[in-house]
Amino acid sequence: MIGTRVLVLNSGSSSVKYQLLDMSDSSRLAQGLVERIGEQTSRLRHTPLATGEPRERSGPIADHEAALKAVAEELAEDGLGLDSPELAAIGHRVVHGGKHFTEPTVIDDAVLAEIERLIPVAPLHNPANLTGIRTARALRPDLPQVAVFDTAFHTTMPEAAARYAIDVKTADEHRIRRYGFHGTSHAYVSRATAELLGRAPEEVNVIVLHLGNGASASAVRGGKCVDTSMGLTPLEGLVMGTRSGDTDPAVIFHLARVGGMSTDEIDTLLNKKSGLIGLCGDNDMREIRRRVDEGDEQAKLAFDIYIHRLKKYIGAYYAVLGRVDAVAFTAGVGENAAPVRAAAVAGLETLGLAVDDERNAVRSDEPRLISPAGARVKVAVVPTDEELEIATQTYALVEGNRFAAPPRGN
Ligand SMILES: Nc1ncnc2c1ncn2[C@@H]1O[C@H](COP(=O)(O)OP(=O)(O)O)[C@@H](O)[C@H]1O
Ligand SMILES: CC(=O)OP(=O)(O)O
Ligand SMILES: [Mg+2]
Repeated sequence: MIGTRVLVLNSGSSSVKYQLLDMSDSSRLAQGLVERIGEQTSRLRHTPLATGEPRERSGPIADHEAALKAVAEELAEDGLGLDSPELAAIGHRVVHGGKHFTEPTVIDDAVLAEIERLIPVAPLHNPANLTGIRTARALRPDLPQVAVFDTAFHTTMPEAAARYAIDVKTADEHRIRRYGFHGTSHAYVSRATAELLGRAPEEVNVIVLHLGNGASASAVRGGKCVDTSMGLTPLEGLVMGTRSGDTDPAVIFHLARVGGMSTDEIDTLLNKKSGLIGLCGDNDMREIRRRVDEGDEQAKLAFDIYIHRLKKYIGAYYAVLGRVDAVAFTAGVGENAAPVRAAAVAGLETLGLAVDDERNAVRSDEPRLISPAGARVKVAVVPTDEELEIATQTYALVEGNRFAAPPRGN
């Protein structure tokens, strides 16, 4: 008998988010987060869903290996240990899969080498993803480990959307093109939006706005991505918590030539010290809204720049799709910040887009419509669930492999 449990790991540079799911009914058994790995003040917060009572550990956790061992101990305490025969696979979020990986993939040494080769185009994300995979493999070498790529959903983008208008030879030599990220979320949310509308994904055109700390928009036609706002790296597109999103690339030459900054300094500036935090000193939308409500001008300007960019992308993807059935807001900001949703579609009534204030004010974890009754284009809040999507794809792959015919020649 093979188990039905899947452990999902989302390994960041200094954190690991995890969930253990039972895929016989897609239920969650446990979830948690290890933060500030490598510091003296690391923290593990673990919640077994049977009790719903979170447990916390604090004190130094040196590296990802120690973090995963601590997670394994917490799970074991709930009778959900990683040595259990119930565990069928471990699913890993991998941010950059390049052009090569269009599907979830069972990890072997060749797959690891390819993820490693992509580090130069995902320096903030892929190294941490790799560490998570290596650690999990060492812990359970017998278990299938599956990589689910942020980029995979976007590989259907037509060349016209995926290519930059730069010299083709140079671009090809350095694999410069638009890959897009948050694909697991865009896939899940576009499907869930079709479901909310009571229609098949193949019939529906959706603009998905994934607004977390990182943020991206996508245009999804009949279930397939045709454009997305992130590019070669997760820096392009919307204004984010700490990333600038779109800028004139000449800003970089200017900072180097006139500002005397190194490329590493500029990288840090645009990825970590820009966006909302660079504009007003806060990257949490709750705090920004609180300041706006108190009349803080700097926070108001940051909010306005954020909304202006978002509105531009809604308009752009409306034009890309031609016909839009729904605009779906998701992730931390999209799911929770009613003022962001209202402001993003304000003034777009001629495009058939509007928000009903009463519906928009409702707080809920369920997918819901916030457009007025009978609206031509539906506006929706659709909570994302990247972990469930990763677990679903991971489990489908290992289940499928189990029943697949042996390779020819055997
Ligand atoms: N109630 C809320 N109101 C406004 N913004 C919120 C609320 N709750 C969370 N957020 C925003 O969501 C962000 C985190 O989103 P999330 O999708 O969890 O991001 P990530 O996965 O990138 O860490 C926070 O930085 C905060 O700005
Ligand atoms: C790709 C990306 O931006 O991911 P995150 O939002 O988790 O930083
Ligand atoms: Mg997220």
